[in-house]
Amino acid sequence: MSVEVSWPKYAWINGKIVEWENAKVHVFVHGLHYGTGVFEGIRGYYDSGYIKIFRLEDHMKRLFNSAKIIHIKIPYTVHDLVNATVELIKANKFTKDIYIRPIVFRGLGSFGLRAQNPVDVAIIAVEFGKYLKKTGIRCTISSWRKPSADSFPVYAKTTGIYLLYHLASIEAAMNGYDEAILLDHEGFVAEGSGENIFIVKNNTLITPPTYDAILEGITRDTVIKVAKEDLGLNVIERRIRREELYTADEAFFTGTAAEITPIVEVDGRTIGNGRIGEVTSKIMDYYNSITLGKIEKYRKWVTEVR
Ligand SMILES: CCC[C@H](NCc1c(COP(=O)(O)O)cnc(C)c1O)C(=O)O
Repeated sequence: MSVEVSWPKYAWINGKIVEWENAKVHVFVHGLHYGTGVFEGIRGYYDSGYIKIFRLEDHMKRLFNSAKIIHIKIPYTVHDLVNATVELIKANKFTKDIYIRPIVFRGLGSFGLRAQNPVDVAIIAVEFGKYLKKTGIRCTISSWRKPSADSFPVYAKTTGIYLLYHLASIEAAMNGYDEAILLDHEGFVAEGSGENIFIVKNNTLITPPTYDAILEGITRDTVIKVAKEDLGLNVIERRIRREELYTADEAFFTGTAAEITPIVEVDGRTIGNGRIGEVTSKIMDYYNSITLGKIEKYRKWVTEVR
């Protein structure tokens, strides 16, 4: 789905907060040509007069892990980037929900494929509402497959792999669907083009395991934890066959942008009764409360920017 954004006043790049229009790099940066970069997607919710960022430190830690996997050493610490994000959000004085995009990529230097050029680091935050319809979406199995974890980095959130998700997402839209679901190289369900996936069967949550070709999602982690500890739900991490999607009682995506998005149809098969299921609805409500810091035990996940 296309996403409308309005640009803010400031961005952060290589250690400085700069005017939005000055947050630029040269067209010859290595990362633009070869996908040699990593990034994160983080949400900030505008509530009670200030922004509440959800699991900021966890996202930044994943950014550093992603960078390490592709030989990039980020010239800052996790806390440098956490603090830079807070300062950037303060400077922009947001009064709506936002989406924060830290990105790290090989910059200007040699254009040789193996060149380990100096690294550029930027943090962008823009106003951002809902990503997918919360009333339930129609999905289709993509003709594109997730690469096996031994043929391409799948744990690292690299810029380069998002060409695959770009193609899968366009293909779904061209065929009249809201989102794509990708299978892995063996035909098991992997994830959406920008989300992890769960099905509900007899009040049990089932989701692909992290040792398979999926991004280890932070929203996925949140849902598994609260489902077990707070909502009294069983959670099984195992492979899901394609047909199980069709016969699931409920299904939903999880992701920073997607949050908890109900899936009501897959390849023309109605999921459950075609409406948001009871378990999905309970998880949506609870997730919303957690992100706003309203559940005491999870307030540690919320960074308030006052
Ligand atoms: C364009 C990328 C958008 C990005 N997608 C996040 C994402 C997820 C969910 O991970 P998390 O719960 O940690 O967000 C799973 N799988 C993929 C391929 C993703 O791109 C997001 O910000 O939601």
